[in-house]
Amino acid sequence: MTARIIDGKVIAAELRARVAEEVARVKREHQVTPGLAVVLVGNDPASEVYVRSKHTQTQAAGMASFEHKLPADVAQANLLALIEKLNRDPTVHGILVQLPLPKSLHTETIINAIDPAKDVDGLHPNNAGRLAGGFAALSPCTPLGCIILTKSVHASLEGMNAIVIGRSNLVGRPLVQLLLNENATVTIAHSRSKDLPQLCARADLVYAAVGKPEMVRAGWIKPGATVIDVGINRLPIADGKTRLVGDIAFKEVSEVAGAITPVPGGVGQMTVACLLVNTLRAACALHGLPKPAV
Ligand SMILES: Nc1nc(=O)c2c([nH]1)NC[C@@H]1CN(c3ccc(C(=O)N[C@@H](CCC(=O)O)C(=O)O)cc3)C=[N+]21
Repeated sequence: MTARIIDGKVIAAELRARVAEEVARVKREHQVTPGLAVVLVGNDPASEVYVRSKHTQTQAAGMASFEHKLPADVAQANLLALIEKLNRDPTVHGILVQLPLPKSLHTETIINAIDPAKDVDGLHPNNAGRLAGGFAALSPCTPLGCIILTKSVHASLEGMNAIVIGRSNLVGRPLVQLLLNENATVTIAHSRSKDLPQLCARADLVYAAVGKPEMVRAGWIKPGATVIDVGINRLPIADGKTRLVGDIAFKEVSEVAGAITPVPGGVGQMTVACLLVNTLRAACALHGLPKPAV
């Protein structure tokens, strides 16, 4: 069998187009322009690429984009002061602080300072707790993207066996909660799990979010399963260049799986599109408008 390729580029473009329509409507009917502020500390080249693409796509959707670049040695008090300013700024509806932060900064303190109503990353404990409790919340973008990609294959996830490999705050844990909300049966696996290949073999839905290049092998996968690759690993190739690979051994797994996401062109594309969705939702909520259609 050869797996169907789940095209994140196409699905993300469709989602962005729907966001752009809703942004145009909210501007026209309510004179509100959703605005996203992205804070980048330091100059990690990979982070700069993501921030650039967030900026371009935010503007393309008709939203306001505010970029704040701070030096790697910024004092924590200054970063907190910027977040306070963005919390109070009525033109800003979403705040994203690009992670990871330099070691000199205390990530938890920084995230906790973001107004939960503007926390479009869904990382504030208020949102994480609401999601875990099954209440309405701003949810992290990458997990939201994973669910949308899965639903492009399966209309309903009810009763399906899902395995999430990885338990990070940014991806694994919130993805588990979203899958539970879809009535899937969820196994949470991680670096200390025993018999990972056997755990995977039962799964109809496999999510790999560990950051280990091509860790998940063909022999682990139930024939016909849907496989979603959240990994973004840069492997060095010739003359200082790098190649992007996921956490799934794509070539061999695509011969067993029913459907699979590529890297690049899969989950990464959805992450930025879902950030736009969250910014639109936050803007509507902050202005007391009805929930948008996306
Ligand atoms: N507070 C915070 N929130 C995040 O959501 C967040 C973050 N920090 N730090 C870094 C990670 C990573 N991330 C990606 C976004 C887009 C692509 C993406 O568009 N990837 C393209 C390819 C990009 C390339 O070629 O490098 C693709 O997969 O097709 C990937 C990864 C968001 N993250």
